[in-house]
Amino acid sequence: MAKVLIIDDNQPTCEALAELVRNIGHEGSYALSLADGLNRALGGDFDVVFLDVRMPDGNGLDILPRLKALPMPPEVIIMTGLGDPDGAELAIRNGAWDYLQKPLSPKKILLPLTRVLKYRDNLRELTTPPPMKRCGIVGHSAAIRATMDRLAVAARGNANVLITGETGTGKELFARALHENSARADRPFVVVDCAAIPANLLESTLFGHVRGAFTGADAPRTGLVKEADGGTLFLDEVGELSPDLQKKFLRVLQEKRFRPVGAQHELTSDFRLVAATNRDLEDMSRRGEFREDLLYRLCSVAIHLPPLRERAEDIDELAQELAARISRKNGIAPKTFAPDFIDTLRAYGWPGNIRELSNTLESAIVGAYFEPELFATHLPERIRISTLKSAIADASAVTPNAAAPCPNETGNRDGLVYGFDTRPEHFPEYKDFRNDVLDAADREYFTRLMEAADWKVSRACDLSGLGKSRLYVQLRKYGIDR
Ligand SMILES: Nc1ncnc2c1ncn2[C@@H]1O[C@H](COP(=O)(O)OP(=O)(O)OP(=O)(O)O)[C@@H](O)[C@H]1O
Repeated sequence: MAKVLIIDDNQPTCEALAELVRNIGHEGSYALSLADGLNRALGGDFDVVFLDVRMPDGNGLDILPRLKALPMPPEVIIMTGLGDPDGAELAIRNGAWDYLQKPLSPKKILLPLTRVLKYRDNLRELTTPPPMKRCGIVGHSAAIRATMDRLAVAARGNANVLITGETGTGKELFARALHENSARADRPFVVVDCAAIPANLLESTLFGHVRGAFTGADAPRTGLVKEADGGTLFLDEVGELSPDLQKKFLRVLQEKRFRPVGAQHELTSDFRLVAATNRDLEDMSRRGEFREDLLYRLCSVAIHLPPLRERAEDIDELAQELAARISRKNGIAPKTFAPDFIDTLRAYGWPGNIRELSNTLESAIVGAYFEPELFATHLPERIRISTLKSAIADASAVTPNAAAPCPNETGNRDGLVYGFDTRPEHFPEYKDFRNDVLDAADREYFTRLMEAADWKVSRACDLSGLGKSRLYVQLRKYGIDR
């Protein structure tokens, strides 16, 4: 019997859903607030959580990462009354199982519920898997843990896998980890970079050729598809395959047979395919640039790697681990990070993801050579400028005059960065944050005004353009006196 929790502020909806769950033989309970729901979920060992987005005490999507970070995370089905494609995307990327739009009917609920329960059953049936070898993958954010879980499940099967993600997110690293954790681990892992091999050589590189098949084919060559026999073929940048090769490759996937260029006979190869791309293959397929039938073959299992900016909580761990690896590789003593160095790493958007982070660390470490500590000044100018610009843009969104130095809430006068506790349980509401920042800015303004006016009220009125009574109100409000 599975345990299902419903978190929704509408009691009749909760009761109807719980009833539905009980009718199909499972245990259904509900919570009418986000806080109560989270408490129950944290202590309740649930298989499935139905989670409403708009709750009186917050947004349901905000607790999704905490649910998915549980040691035995439940599957989460998001429910919402508002059509919000971005919210749906965010939910799925944070590990939600499905996203349902209200109004809900029993049929609309039962379909995903039955599927998710079947999936949980399958998971339970599997004997405890051997611990997943990480193969160098760093990071423990909820997004990475959800990805590792998918990887572990995929590694146990033999289905084709499509790994998507922006450049530098680790597609090849994850593909290797999939292979290393699979039953094919002691057979070859063969990489084909479809973007790096000239189009006219790709066919013979993949399928091989016989001697004399074309000008320059002085000797026969075994193709990479054959080399991957018994192992895994990793087709990187699969979106770059020409229409002709897409057609040929589809046949290979269907029949596991192929003909080397110029050969009379076909060969066979038992390989498992893992493909990767940073392109949107569905969009390419809609535009007629990628065969739909091949796309469906490729993505029996789809694994999406989140960009680094969506899992910034991994940056510290990644930076420490990558820096240690780089120092070892270059024979340089390990270096420590000054606060401004790590703050800049955290604040930057990393469009080139982990590859960019790694390259940046390498140039900082090598550049600092004998210096024991890395400061922001060791980072490239473009990164420092970019983080500074975003800080200024953020500050001007909340202060009337962001160009002027303002105190942060801890009273520093270095301006621009407002220190506050970013842990989810302490994260301030926007209204409170804004009031604090504006109060701090006002206090700073009137203190400096009085200093500049040498504590003469009429001079302060001239400088500020305020009348005496308004000025006195402010001085009293902030307790400013000589
Ligand atoms: N989670 C991670 N932990 C440690 N290193 C990582 C991680 N993700 C990526 N890397 C490192 O970042 C670099 C880029 O990774 P990789 O080549 O796998 O990315 P990719 O997504 O295949 O990039 P591209 O699309 O440009 O081919 C590699 O050096 C890889 O080892």
